[in-house]
Amino acid sequence: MSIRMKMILALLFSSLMAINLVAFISHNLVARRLSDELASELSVEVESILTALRESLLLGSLIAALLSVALGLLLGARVSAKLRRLTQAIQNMQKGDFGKPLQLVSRDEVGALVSAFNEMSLEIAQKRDEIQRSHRKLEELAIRDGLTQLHNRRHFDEQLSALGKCPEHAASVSIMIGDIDHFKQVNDRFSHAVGDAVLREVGRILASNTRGSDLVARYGGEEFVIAFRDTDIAQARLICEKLRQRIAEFDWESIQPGLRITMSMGVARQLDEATLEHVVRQADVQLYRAKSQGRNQVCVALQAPPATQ
Ligand SMILES: Nc1nc2c(ncn2[C@@H]2O[C@H](COP(=O)(O)OP(=O)(O)OP(=O)(O)O)[C@@H](O)[C@H]2O)c(=O)[nH]1
Repeated sequence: MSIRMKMILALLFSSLMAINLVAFISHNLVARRLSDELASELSVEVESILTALRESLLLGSLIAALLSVALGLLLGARVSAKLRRLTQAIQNMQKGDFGKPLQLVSRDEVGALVSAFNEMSLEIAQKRDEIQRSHRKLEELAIRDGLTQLHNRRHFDEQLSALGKCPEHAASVSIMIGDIDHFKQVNDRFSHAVGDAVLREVGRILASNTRGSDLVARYGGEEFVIAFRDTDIAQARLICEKLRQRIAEFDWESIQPGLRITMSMGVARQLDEATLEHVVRQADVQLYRAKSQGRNQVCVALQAPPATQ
């Protein structure tokens, strides 16, 4: 039943009570006047009928009053209980608790309000999920290099500075910077598209031959960088030798007949109180040493045992 119908019902009872009350008062006045003026002529029988009429009107008024109050209280309590639950659900939604339908069956306007609220809450939850998904996607795009899908330099630098804030972790990090040899010639001799395919493949080789805990990133054009966690310089040299070989031995002809790719690498690790940014610069110095010594080789900044091949 709609709230309007319930209100009409309550008003009907109230009017019934009012009519009864008016009838009771009128009857009382008339009866008093009659008994005053015709006291001697009124028979006992008529007087008792008048008294019974007066009592029944009084009783009717009382019953109608009680019913009106009871009905008003009942309807009010039921509607306000439903509205309280709806208000609570709206407050929960304000705190971010979306998408949970309010289980409240009501055939009146409150029911219509609840189903509109449930639809709205579900829609907001879906929109929020969509926004969160695109937000995550944007965050991922912001830290990735579009060509190789490796992390980009900005993300690498941020991660490195975070690592540097924890001295015992920073002390066990080794860093490698690698640069593809004569890459300009690849672009010039074959095409930019072949150059891009080479960059993608080199990125894949580096990522698939390192641990998930290592930070692998494209540092610039044809430059790549890796921060090896929990790795001393000797281990880093061994890993880089393996990476260098994997690149040199890859079947580049499958990309372009006549294509050959090698990479020079410089490796360094933290010494004394040096920052990790300083270690990157040290690795870069070693990279240029590798280039100047003939390319396709790994040079390290510290005395370290030669790689066993
Ligand atoms: N295809 C392609 N080429 C790029 C990209 N970024 C940088 N390059 C090219 O990489 C080349 C780098 O050339 P150089 O810095 O001269 O180095 P190099 O030819 O590799 O010579 P060395 O490092 O001395 O062995 C330039 O020709 C850049 O245009 C890229 O995203 N795609």
